[in-house]
Amino acid sequence: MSHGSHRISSKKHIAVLGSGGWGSVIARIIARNVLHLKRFHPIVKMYVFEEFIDGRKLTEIINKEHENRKYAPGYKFTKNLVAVSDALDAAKHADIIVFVVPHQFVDNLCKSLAGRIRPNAIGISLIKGFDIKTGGGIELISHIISTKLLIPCHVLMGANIAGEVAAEKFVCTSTLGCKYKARGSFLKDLFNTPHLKITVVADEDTVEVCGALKNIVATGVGFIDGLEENNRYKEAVLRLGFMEMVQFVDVFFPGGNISTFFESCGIEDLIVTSFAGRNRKCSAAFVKTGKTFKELENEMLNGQKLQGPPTAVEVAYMLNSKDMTNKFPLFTVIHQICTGKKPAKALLKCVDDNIARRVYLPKNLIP
Ligand SMILES: NC(=O)C1=CN([C@@H]2O[C@H](COP(=O)(O)OP(=O)(O)OC[C@H]3O[C@@H](n4cnc5c(N)ncnc54)[C@H](O)[C@@H]3O)[C@@H](O)[C@H]2O)C=CC1
Ligand SMILES: O=C(CO)COP(=O)(O)O
Repeated sequence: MSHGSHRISSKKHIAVLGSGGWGSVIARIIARNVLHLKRFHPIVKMYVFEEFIDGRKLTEIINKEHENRKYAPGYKFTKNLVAVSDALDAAKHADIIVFVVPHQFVDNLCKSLAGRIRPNAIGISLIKGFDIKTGGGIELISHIISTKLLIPCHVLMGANIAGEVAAEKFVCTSTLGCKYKARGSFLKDLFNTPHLKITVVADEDTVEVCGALKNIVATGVGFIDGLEENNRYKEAVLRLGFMEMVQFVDVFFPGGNISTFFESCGIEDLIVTSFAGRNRKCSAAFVKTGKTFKELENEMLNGQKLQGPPTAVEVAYMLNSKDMTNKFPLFTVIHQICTGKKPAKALLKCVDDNIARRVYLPKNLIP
């Protein structure tokens, strides 16, 4: 099998940009799938942010031992997965580019690719978070990718904890947001396995916004855990948080479907992240130890990155600039706690003040 850049007929070349916990697990799935899907090229290139592990390059370890010993230990890749330390090397000949770096690195990644990838490539983003726009707004990561690289970019978000998906002890689902039906079912095959069932919806923006916002709510659930408070508070944070997610999409990303919130990317991802995610774990420790999120990320996550606290900053930036913080009290107080402006107990008061809030009825979402 050649690892070179020459093309085999019209088989689609795949690149996965990112090799953290989720990046490695999803690249492993794709590399396995393309071996039996004839329309895809059998070599999958994965961009690895280069690091040294015991004096050896991570790319070298992955290519020799077929395992990402740092971010997905114990899970072997098939030999058709090739790790490269240069994102452009991975992406320049790709027809389908899977973006799966932590959202804080998207801008730099796009800079390294702009104008140098195939003009008819298709992107698919698994990245949860937003980008801050000058002038008070926020932008979806898939839109940033689309705008900077001049390619369409669809999304895949769902209730997927990387280690659980890799272990294949039970069946998980994930939601592919793709507004083109035929393309959606084409892309679905890359990710679908007997243990990861992909459903496709056309409502791309709602899928992506759900994926980003649930990390803020999960951060709030972690604060309740850290405070060792009654489960009643946790349930209320989940309910109020879910309502703010619906309201946020209704106000800022109108035109989506209310049903999308009941897909894997919505309520299910919110629940799984709030129970089993890194955001929850680190925000509980934030309350218990008094350390900063940066310190906790370094101490607890072995190179993995938190998405909830920076997403809270991005959302607060927009709510502040639009003078709408009072309409999103939960997102607002979680941001204030993350940034040290308020103590964690302020979340309890926020819940008490809003517990009787009536159901938010969307005005701009359709069934
Ligand atoms: N881990 C999970 O269970 C899931 C994660 N996601 C999302 O996937 C995206 C990627 O997350 P993970 O794969 O979990 O990553 P991760 O948080 O496990 O790992 C961090 C990654 O960032 C890389 N990195 C560090 N500094 C960098 C830099 N300056 N430039 C580029 N890369 C750098 C590290 O080498 C590593 O590959 C995130 O948006 C996350 O929310 C989505 C679903 C599940
Ligand atoms: O996005 C995730 C689950 O779908 C992962 O959540 P954490 O980043 O909190 O681990």
